[in-house]
Amino acid sequence: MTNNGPPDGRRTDGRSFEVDIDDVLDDEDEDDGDGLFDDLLSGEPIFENKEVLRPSYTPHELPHRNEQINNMATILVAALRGETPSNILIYGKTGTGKTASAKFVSQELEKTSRKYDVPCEVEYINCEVTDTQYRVLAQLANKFIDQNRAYVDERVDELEDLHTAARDDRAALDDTEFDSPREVQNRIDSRLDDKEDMEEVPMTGWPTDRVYSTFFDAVDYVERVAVIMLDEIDKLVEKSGDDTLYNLSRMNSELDNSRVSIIGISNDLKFTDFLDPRVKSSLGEEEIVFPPYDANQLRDILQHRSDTAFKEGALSDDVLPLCAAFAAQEHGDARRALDLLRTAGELAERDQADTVDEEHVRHAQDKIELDRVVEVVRTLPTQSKLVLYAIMTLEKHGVHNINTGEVYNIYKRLCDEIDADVLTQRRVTDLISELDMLGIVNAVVVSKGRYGRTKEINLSVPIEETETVLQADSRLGDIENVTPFVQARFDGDGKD
Ligand SMILES: Nc1ncnc2c1ncn2[C@@H]1O[C@H](COP(=O)(O)OP(=O)(O)OP(=O)(O)O)[C@@H](O)[C@H]1O
Repeated sequence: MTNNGPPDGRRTDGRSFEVDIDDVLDDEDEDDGDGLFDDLLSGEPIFENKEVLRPSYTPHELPHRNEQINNMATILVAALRGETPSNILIYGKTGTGKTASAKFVSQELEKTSRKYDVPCEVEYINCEVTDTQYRVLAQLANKFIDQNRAYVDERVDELEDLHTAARDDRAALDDTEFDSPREVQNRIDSRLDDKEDMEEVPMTGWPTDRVYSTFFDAVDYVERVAVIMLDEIDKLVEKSGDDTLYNLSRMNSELDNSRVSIIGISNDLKFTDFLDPRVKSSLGEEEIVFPPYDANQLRDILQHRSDTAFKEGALSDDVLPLCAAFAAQEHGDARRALDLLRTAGELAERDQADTVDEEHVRHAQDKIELDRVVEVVRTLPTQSKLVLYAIMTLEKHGVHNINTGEVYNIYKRLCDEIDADVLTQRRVTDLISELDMLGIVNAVVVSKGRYGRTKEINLSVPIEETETVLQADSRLGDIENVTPFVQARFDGDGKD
């Protein structure tokens, strides 16, 4: 249709993209094909539409989640009948499709509510980002205030039409609640006054009571069922207790026009142990569990997505089964499986290969694992970083099967170097166990016969990357050369 139009930049059609760029280069009289990007553009593209593999993409189909989706729909259909749906708690490990399924059901719910003109809205909040009572209530209040303003505008438009019609002919008011154009005008004025009073909640500064009452009034301004979806609800409880949930769950007894129902999503099965029993029973009226996917299910999910994500014939036969098998080994995480497939495709593209094959998947698995480690190490607290620095330094000097005393000695020297507090050896032992749990070191207890038992510690991640990440920390970057004191302890043992 738009042959002459500018390239839209989307990679849904690699060919037309390529042609457009060539045109541009020709126009500018460039050399034939040895610019920086020419090589990269010349290969057959692997991807048809890579966006489909990104976490932000919402799939239209969610294989192997029919049961959970139907359960949710059966509970939420009450909203379309004008009743209050039960609150729902959704549990399951990360990447099991909880958010994707809940969002899919909400979209369908809103779509149907528009079709039958039943007022029902779903508000989504990610509690990892919005993690205090103030922020949750403020965000909700402002969303409802926006909707109320739009509602007032629509009503005022309708009333103004009626007002004009009634001034020409009184009969226009026959089937309405108004007896005169004056009454219509009064109603218009009162709606506009309401709109004037709808003050948005600032992101800080108000007393919580005021935020709550503003939210309450905003929800109750029109008749509707409001479904509030709190994703990562455990983070909210962890950070700021259960007050928000307590307030939300008892609202219905006080609301006049509207009804509120809550969907909580969590990957921590135990978080309800910390809730007030009243909140716990109200929130958990219905519980839906999302089990991990097995390798076959992951393969189906990948198959669905890869059909639109990749060019035909770009995947060799063993790619999908291998991605599925790797992700199933983790804990049946679809996000991990999709990441793996996307990264494998990107690596193939970088190699300018015609197809993605097994080797790219294995490479991608290593790369993702390394990225994870780098991220975990980067976000460790300083004391853990110092302990890890000590272990890494010893390994770097050829010391393996390190014991806690050795780590502690180097750790103390490092603390001196950067003026950090020195923790007790017992605390350092705990930090080593935490590093072990994170998979960064491997610490095994070995028996030394009559000398008792000791821990043997080894680094389980590559030294070079670990060192780079640790040194990128501004405090640890100050550590000068630690070789002399390592060598003093292990004389002759640790020459590089
Ligand atoms: N059955 C499925 N079919 C297609 N894609 C899926 C399916 N299940 C999960 N996904 C995809 O996997 C990724 C992770 O899913 P989602 O965010 O829903 O997981 P989650 O259970 O909410 O995880 P978390 O607890 O970490 O938030 C998303 O990109 C989602 O689209």
